[in-house]
Amino acid sequence: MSTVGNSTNIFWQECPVGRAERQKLLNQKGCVLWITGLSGSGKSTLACTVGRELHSKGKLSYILDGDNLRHGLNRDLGFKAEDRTENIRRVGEVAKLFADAGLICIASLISPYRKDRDACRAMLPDANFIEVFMNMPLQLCEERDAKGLYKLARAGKIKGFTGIDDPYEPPLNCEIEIQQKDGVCPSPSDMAGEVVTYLGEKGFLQYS
Ligand SMILES: Nc1ncnc2c1ncn2[C@@H]1O[C@H](COP(=O)(O)OS(=O)(=O)O)[C@@H](OP(=O)(O)O)[C@H]1O
Ligand SMILES: Nc1ncnc2c1ncn2[C@@H]1O[C@H](COP(=O)(O)OP(=O)(O)O)[C@@H](O)[C@H]1O
Repeated sequence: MSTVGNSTNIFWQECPVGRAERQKLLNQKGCVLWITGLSGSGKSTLACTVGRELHSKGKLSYILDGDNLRHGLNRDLGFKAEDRTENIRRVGEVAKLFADAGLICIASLISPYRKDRDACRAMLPDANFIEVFMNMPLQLCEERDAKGLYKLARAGKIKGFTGIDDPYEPPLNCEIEIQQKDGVCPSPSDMAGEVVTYLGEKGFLQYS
């Protein structure tokens, strides 16, 4: 049973070095890039390509990948609705810490429910939460089936698989939408370029 919000007699401890000083040190601004989309839509590919490009520009980022976090922090959670909600809540809280540390935190999770993503957005000052929607057709994701999970889901061997027998709620107001052009998916480098350009234009890649 959840004990979230049950602590009493707790106080906020101020720390001597603040967010602004960390950001100045890093010459960047902390934020959360939240990449959402179906399994196989390219979330991890985009996260890794953006991470590499930022690194080559001397900018510090860190990837929170849903699959990876389920090996540790979220190993007690499955895929029923309340588990997914708790998964997203925890990752939102961790992402907020990374942003406060001054990093560009790249969270890559299916995060299928709009209210859960919006709850993460509400944890951060609005402009510091950048929602990136991998708007790829289910058919493409299923054709890719990099992990063979769609095949298992279609065969009824995985129950509650997003897009097959579990819902995905697309964002209504995301900052960036990646989609096919003339039926062709942009290359990883083009997708990442769009995201990094956005970060640059919004001033996240410098401090002042
Ligand atoms: N039932 C079901 N539905 C969706 N996905 C499933 C499921 N079971 C296992 N997987 C694998 O788990 C990865 C998604 O984990 P997430 O933490 O991103 O999911 S969620 O945000 O809590 O919905 C997802 O990874 P990606 O393919 O990278 O999206 C799958 O590999
Ligand atoms: N822009 C792209 N162009 C071509 N193939 C891609 C692209 N993005 C991802 N892929 C391929 O699609 C598959 C699924 O990508 P992945 O990043 O693992 O998706 P997700 O993290 O959303 O499950 C992988 O085999 C990957 O190489």
